[in-house]
Amino acid sequence: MSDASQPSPVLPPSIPPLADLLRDAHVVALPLRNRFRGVDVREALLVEGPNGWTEFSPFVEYETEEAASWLAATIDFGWGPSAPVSRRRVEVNATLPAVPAELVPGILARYPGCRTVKVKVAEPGGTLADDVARVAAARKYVGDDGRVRIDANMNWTVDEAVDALLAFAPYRLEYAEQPVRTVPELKALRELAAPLGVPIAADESVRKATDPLAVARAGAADLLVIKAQPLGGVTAALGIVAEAGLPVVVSSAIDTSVGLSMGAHLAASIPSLPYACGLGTAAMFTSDVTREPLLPVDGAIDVRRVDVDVDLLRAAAAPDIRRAWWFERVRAAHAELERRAAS
Ligand SMILES: O=C(O)CCC(=O)C1=CC=C[C@@H](O)[C@@H]1C(=O)O
Ligand SMILES: [Mg+2]
Repeated sequence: MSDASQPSPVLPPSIPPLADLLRDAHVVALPLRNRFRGVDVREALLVEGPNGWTEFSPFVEYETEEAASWLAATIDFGWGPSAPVSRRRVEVNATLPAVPAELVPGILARYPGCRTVKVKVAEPGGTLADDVARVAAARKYVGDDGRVRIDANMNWTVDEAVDALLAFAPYRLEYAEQPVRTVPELKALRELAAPLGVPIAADESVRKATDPLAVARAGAADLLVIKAQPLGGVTAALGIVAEAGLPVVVSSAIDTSVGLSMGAHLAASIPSLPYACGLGTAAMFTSDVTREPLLPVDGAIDVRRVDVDVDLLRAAAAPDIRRAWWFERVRAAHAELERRAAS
């Protein structure tokens, strides 16, 4: 962990004119097979830059300051320098929404060859008993040699997290992702839960923080979840990985296959990947924007650019009112990037 100075706000090497970002942009709405993080339909703006297709898809509730970092990623992947890749395939985990245990085998069957399952837990309205049943079903599906991790998306207190990790002990968790909300709580839990031997992963404490390295500097996590769009793109994310000095897992932002290609290129540019990556999420959609979606095959996805299909784009097109909303969102995020560049 190097002594990083205060991070500068995310900014791509250069900002193309707004017209280049909007001229041939498409806004799609892809239905999810199962509700995930309160989302049933995932909207995304797709545009082709000189490097190929790229994606802008901050979650709809995110404000302009946060969305601007996602647009920096869009620009970096579509217009910026390409990082050297050291692998052509990336091992991925299956992603299990907060579903009843009886649905687990059917959902995991959509991730052929995946030996790791990430289980969503601590869903508002759910119970720890529901979570234990879901984790048990995942462990049963992957067998003793498989790996099971959980993601609580900050929804426990430290005491609730200790109780939950004790309840999951029979299922031998690979790690627990963002079990609690703040960096001090992560640090407290990491110390309290050390005897349980469950590594603590930071996700929101990285991607939603002013300083994505603060959690590493605080010694509050054993590993970091790294997401391409939220962290400002492949180039910016590689800088965070280089400074963090911790193991990392590259994960998706529930992107279309275009955004997953960005994540795959990020993962392929990181020398060591000790964990399966959360990039199997094309399997969460009922349709995609390419005839060759980055679906998991033999437990991995390809590291390749994705060409969209005009018929699939047309079939997935969002309503005009949503297209206008996304275009305005690009305008606002583009203005924020230009403000950052001028300051
Ligand atoms: O990591 C994975 O298996 C898939 C990606 C994933 O779980 C998430 C993507 C985007 C937002 C969140 O809902 C969730 C996460 O918190 O990691
Ligand atoms: Mg997470």
